[in-house]
This record gives sequence, structure tokens and C-alpha cells, in this order.
Amino acid sequence: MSNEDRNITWQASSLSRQDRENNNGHHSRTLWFTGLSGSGKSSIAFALERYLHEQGVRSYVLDGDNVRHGLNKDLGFTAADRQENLRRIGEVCKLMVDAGVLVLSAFISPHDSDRAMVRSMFEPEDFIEIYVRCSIEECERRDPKGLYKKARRGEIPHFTGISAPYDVPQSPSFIIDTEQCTIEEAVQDIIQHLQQIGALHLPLKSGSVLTS
Ligand SMILES: Nc1ncnc2c1ncn2[C@@H]1O[C@H](COP(=O)(O)OS(=O)(=O)O)[C@@H](OP(=O)(O)O)[C@H]1O
Ligand SMILES: Nc1ncnc2c1ncn2[C@@H]1O[C@H](COP(=O)(O)OP(=O)(O)O)[C@@H](O)[C@H]1O
Repeated sequence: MSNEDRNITWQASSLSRQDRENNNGHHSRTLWFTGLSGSGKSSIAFALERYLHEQGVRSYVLDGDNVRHGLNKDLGFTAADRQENLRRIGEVCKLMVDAGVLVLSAFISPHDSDRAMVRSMFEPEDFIEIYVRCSIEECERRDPKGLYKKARRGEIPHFTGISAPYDVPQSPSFIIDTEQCTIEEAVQDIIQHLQQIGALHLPLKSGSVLTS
């Protein structure tokens, strides 16, 4: 049904995203971290958030476990539920980008089709996919929440990498191999990549206004 048929009208603010970016002195974007459970998405996203915060960049982590505590507490881990989980997250990321925030989104997002669906919600430069690469063997060795052990015992259905698939991203913007670098190195590598593609300009000057 169209929005018109649903009696829904878009209410525009007198402030634009550009106004908000100018106030902040940096661009807003979605950094989309994808990878197996235990690959390091949350650890890297939270470390990056702290680093950006200290540099005066408004950023915020949306994390799989956390979003499933509230907004998406009605969803499980079937393919259909993961798709709806990621669709809602994509919409939240869009709102946050409009609000001028650099969003750090950390979800397994195992299916190519779901990542493509979220990507299609954004202008190309606004969605930056970062593949957090780590072998299933190493993720299972780390097992920070004991979930792999439970999954091996058959106690968690549809567990990514064990009883549900993970499609390796074919053309991510950036790859972090967490078997080859520390969390701190990952943060610095991501910052460098963001600067190289013009998504971030550090150090920020106080009161700076974006020109590009
Ligand atoms: N079946 C199954 N498969 C994978 N993960 C599971 C599952 N059940 C619970 N968990 C926990 O949920 C976290 C993943 O949620 P996501 O929202 O990121 O998943 S998805 O993107 O919708 O696939 C995931 O967090 P991370 O370990 O941070 O990836 C787990 O803590
Ligand atoms: N280079 C690394 N990058 C990220 N995490 C690492 C790295 N090396 C070891 N780890 C550890 O691996 C675990 C990753 O867990 P987590 O960040 O929750 O992953 P995910 O969010 O992908 O499930 C943490 O215990 C972290 O300390």
C-alpha cells in the first residue's frame, strides 16, 4: 500500500542533514561491521566509538545484542527474523545519519541479500561496509559468551557458522583481519581508511564547517 493510501505524509524539518553536519564539523555515515559471532565487531566498534568521542566526533554503536534487548526483542534468528532485524536497524541507521551521527553498526548480518537490502537504503558514500574477518576456528576458540559451546551441544538453533550460513562479503569497503591485528590497530586502520575515502577529516578544528 502506498503512503498516500495509508494517509502518511513526510514531515520535513527546516534543518537539513548538512546543517547538522556543519554544526558537528564532520560527516555523518553508517559504518556497517559484519562478521561471525566472536570475530570482534563489538570490541572494535566500541573502541572506535571511544576514540572518535575523544576526537570530538559524534558517533554511536548499534550492537546486535543490545538492539535485541529492546527494539527487536520480538525477533529470533531464522532467516526471516534476521532480515526484519536488519531492515529495522537500517532504518534506525538512516535516521541517525540524518541526525548527523557517525553510526557504528555491529551485526552479524550473515546474508548477502540482507546487507544489499540495507545498502540500498543509503546513498553509496553513506554506507561503508567493514568485514571483520576471523576464522570460525578462532571465533570458536575465543567463544567470549560461551555460545559456540552451547551451539555445539545443540542448544542454540540456527547458530551462525555452525547450523546457519555466513556469506563472506564479496566487495566490502574495508577488511579487518582480527587474527592479524590488535583492537587498537584495527581502530587506527579504520580511521586511516575513513580519511582516505574522505569520510572523516581528523583532527577536527573547533568550530570547523564542512566544505566537502
Ligand atoms: N543463533 C544465533 N546465531 C548468531 N548469534 C546469536 C544466535 N543466538 C543468539 N545470538 C547472539 O545474538 C547476537 C547476533 O545478533 P545480530 O542481531 O547481530 O544477528 S543478525 O545480524 O540478525 O544475524 C550475537 O552477538 P555477537 O556475538 O556479538 O555477534 C550473539 O550474542
Ligand atoms: N584483534 C582483535 N579484534 C577484536 N577482538 C579481539 C581481537 N583479538 C582478540 N579479540 C577478542 O575476541 C572477542 C571478540 O568478541 P566480540 O567483540 O564480542 O565479537 P563480536 O561482536 O563479533 O561477537 C573479545 O573477547 C576480544 O577481546
